[in-house]
Parts: sequence; structure tokens; C-alpha cells
Amino acid sequence: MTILYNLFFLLFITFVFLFLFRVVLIKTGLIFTVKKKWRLFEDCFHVYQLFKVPKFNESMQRNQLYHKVFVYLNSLTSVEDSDFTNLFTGKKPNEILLRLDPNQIIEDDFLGAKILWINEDNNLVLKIRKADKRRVLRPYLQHIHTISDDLDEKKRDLKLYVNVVGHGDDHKGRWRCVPFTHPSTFETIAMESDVKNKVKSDLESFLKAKQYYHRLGRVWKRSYLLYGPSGTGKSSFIAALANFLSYDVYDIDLSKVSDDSDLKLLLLQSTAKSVIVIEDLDRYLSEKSTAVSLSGILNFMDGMLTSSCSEERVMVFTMNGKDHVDQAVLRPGRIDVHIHFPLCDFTAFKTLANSYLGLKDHKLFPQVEEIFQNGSSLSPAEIGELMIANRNSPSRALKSVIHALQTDGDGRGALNIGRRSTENGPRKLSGEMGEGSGVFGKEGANAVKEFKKLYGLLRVKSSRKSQSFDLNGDRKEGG
Ligand SMILES: Nc1ncnc2c1ncn2[C@@H]1O[C@H](COP(=O)(O)OP(=O)(O)OP(=O)(O)O)[C@@H](O)[C@H]1O
Ligand SMILES: [Mg+2]
Repeated sequence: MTILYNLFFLLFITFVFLFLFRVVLIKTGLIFTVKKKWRLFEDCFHVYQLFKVPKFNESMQRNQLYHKVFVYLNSLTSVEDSDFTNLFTGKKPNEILLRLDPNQIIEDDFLGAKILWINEDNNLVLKIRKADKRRVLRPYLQHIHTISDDLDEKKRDLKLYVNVVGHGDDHKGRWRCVPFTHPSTFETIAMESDVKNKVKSDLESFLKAKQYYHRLGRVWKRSYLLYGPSGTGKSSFIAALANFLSYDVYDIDLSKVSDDSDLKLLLLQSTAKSVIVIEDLDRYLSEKSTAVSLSGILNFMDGMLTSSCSEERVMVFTMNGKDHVDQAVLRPGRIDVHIHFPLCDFTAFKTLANSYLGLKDHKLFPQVEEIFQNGSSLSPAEIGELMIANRNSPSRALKSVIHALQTDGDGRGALNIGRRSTENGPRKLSGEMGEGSGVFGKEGANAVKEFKKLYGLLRVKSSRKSQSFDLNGDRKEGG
């Protein structure tokens, strides 16, 4: 019995000791020293090979590989975790950049191999185990190329192109370009986070699907329809989308397009990695005589032009409502994703109150919620404007929102943010989801469900007419 007792006591003491030892190791940072010593010990059993990437070549020209490796290394989390590194301000406000320090050593992992980089004067030196070199070096350098190209792409300044009226046969230079600096991001837009996440992952899977689209012989493009009343964030969403993708924006004003072939030329003159936008398409299509025909627009939406369209493009069309739009315009393939932009509801209101007034909660919120439950006919733009005008007094801002909601916006006085009542028709609280259409948005939780249900049917009877496309399905195939 005594032996058993002693054994148990010994086990307990060992456990306590190990626990305390672990705490001391972690809390004091001793663990890093132990790891370092262990690595040095381990290194004694390995042969390393060094590769130097000089900043300049023999003719003192810049070595592009040096730039790429530098960009890549500065993006690694190990820079952040290293013992020391440099901090600089970036181009954007509040941006802080991490930069390698001379003689800093950075560790990276690739395909299970440990790789070290040493930042010497005007050289970056790669240190790799000889045993790993043959297997890892080439794909690793390829990986650096790809990542640094992506990072460079993300850093460049975006441009907004607008089309101007052409003169005679001179179609050259029809696009006019200005810097695109719209600050909108998916985070600043008040809409269901589920919808935002779906759009983001849809875009990401689209970007990865180049080979897939090519194999199918399809133009590598993705088309979005944003529809909903005025002031619900459609244009802001386009800006957010362009910022998310770091793509230039080509905003096509159809009233400045002379005919179908002119429209084709505009598309041909756009560059890859761009968002092509046509706003208020429903209004244009409903006009009696237009310079561009319906078939011209359909061909444009198909992007069936030349090989120059084989590079990725995202097309975005906006409409106030799609009820009266020709079904051919909305069919899958022409429009891949339908996103509904509803009038403001309580969830959107809370997002706006948080971003415009810094309010997470307020004693007037329950009252606002109650009014929203009875319905509302104000857009996020209208509510946002009321908040901006009263931003110094959150209570006053909320009271004015309540008043505007109760009076259906009529009491907004000087702050009458023109509703395009003639364009939108009478405002509807429930959206205008067409029959059987697949929609992302707040048109009731049913919208997404319906969308999935519909695609369920679509997968079975893939040949039948329908108006939507399922992101999940595409992701599986494309990824
Ligand atoms: N959902 C939203 N979240 C945050 N801000 C919004 C939202 N909707 C509108 N706004 C704000 O309202 C203003 C107008 O929005 P926007 O131009 O994007 O609306 P729209 O749907 O394009 O309207 P229209 O159909 O009249 O062109 C913008 O300043 C934007 O910041
Ligand atoms: Mg707009």
C-alpha cells in the first residue's frame, strides 16, 4: 500500500514539475531559446546549400528576381514573428508596412522543407538543405513568382474608365481614365454578411477557375446583376467589388454608344482583370428607340468577341427592378449571380448606426426595431444621410430616423434625398424577385433557399429554362 502511495505521489510531483516547467518555458520566452539551440544542434547533421539572389546583375541593372523575393519575404508572417524588423508607413492612410532589416534571417516552409533567407547587403541568400533542394527549389521559386505577382497586382493604383462619344470612324481612345479611389469595401456596405461572404467566395473561386473555363471553351467571365431601389448600395457594391479584386472599372454609358459594333469595340478596348459596368440597364432596355439593340446587348453580355476576352473579366449590371426585363437578358450564363438590394431593415440600420454614429446599441433601438417590424420604405442612403447630418448627436440622429420612418420619409424637410419615385414605381417592401430566380439578398430568407432549391432542380434537369446559377456548384467544378 505504501509503495502504491509513493508511486502515486511521485507521479503527482512529476506532473506538477512538468506543468510548472512548461509554464516557465512559455511565459519567460525561454522556449524560443530552447528551440533555437535545438535547431543549431539539428543543423549539425544536415548539409546546406546557399543560393544568392543579387539586387543587380553584371551590367548593374535591377534583378527582377530580387524584387520578387523581397516582396514575397515581406509578406510572410515570419517577418512579423521574427526577433526584430522595420516598420514603415505605407501609401494608404494608417497603413503600416513591415520591412526586412539588413542581416535579418527569415524562415519559410515549403512542401515540408525548411528554407532560410538571409537579407545581406544587396543580396538575398537562400539556404536550403541539400536533401530538399532537388524536390523543392524549382516549385518554390515558381511559388515566389506567383505570390509576388499577385501582391504587386494588388498594390497598383486602380483606374476608372468612362466612355466618351466617338467622332466619325475614330474609335480609338474612346475610354477616358481617372484614378479610381472609391473607398467602399464589403465591410462598409450594410448587407447580410452571408451574402457578402457568398459573393467573396464566388469571386475567389472564379479567379481560380481559369483552366476550367478554358477547358470548357467558355469565356472567362462572371456576370452579376445588382437590382433594387435607388440608394440601396448597388454602385457602392460595384466599387467594393473592384477594390476587393483590385480590378480597374470600365463604366459604360450606353447613351454615348453609337451602335452595336461600337459597343463591341468598347469591350475590345478594355483590358483584362477589369470590372465592366452597365448601370440602369432596365431603364435603357425600356426606352423605345435606342442606338444599341437588344441583340447587341446580349452579344456584349456573352462576351463572344475575340481572344482578348479570354482574360478574366467581371461584368456587373444594375437595375431598379427586373420584372419587365426580357428573360433572355437574365438567363444563366448571361447573368451568373443575382443580388437583391432591399430597402433598409433593422439589421442594415444597426450596421449603418455603427459605422455612421459609432453606436453599437442605444436605448432608442427597440423603438426603431418595432417600426421596422411594421415595414419601412427608406433606403440605406436616406437613413445614412440623416445620420451624417446629425452625427454630432446620436440621439437626435436616431430620433430623426424614427420620425422619417414613421412619416415614410416625408418629414425629412431639407434633407429630402430625392427618391426616384418615377423610376422605381411605388416602393415595395418585399422585393421584386422574379419567379424562380436565384437571388442573393435580403428578399427574405427564402431567397437563398429558393435559389438552392432551384439549382437542385437545375442539376437534375440541366437543360430547362431558369434564371439562376448556384455558386456552390460552380465552385466544386471550377476549383
Ligand atoms: N447598403 C448600404 N450600406 C452602406 N451605405 C449605403 C448602402 N446603400 C446606400 N448607401 C450609401 O448611400 C449612398 C448611395 O448609394 P449607392 O449610390 O450605392 O446606391 P445605388 O443603389 O447605386 O442607387 P441608384 O440606384 O440611385 O444608383 C452612398 O453614399 C452609400 O454610401
Ligand atoms: Mg447607383
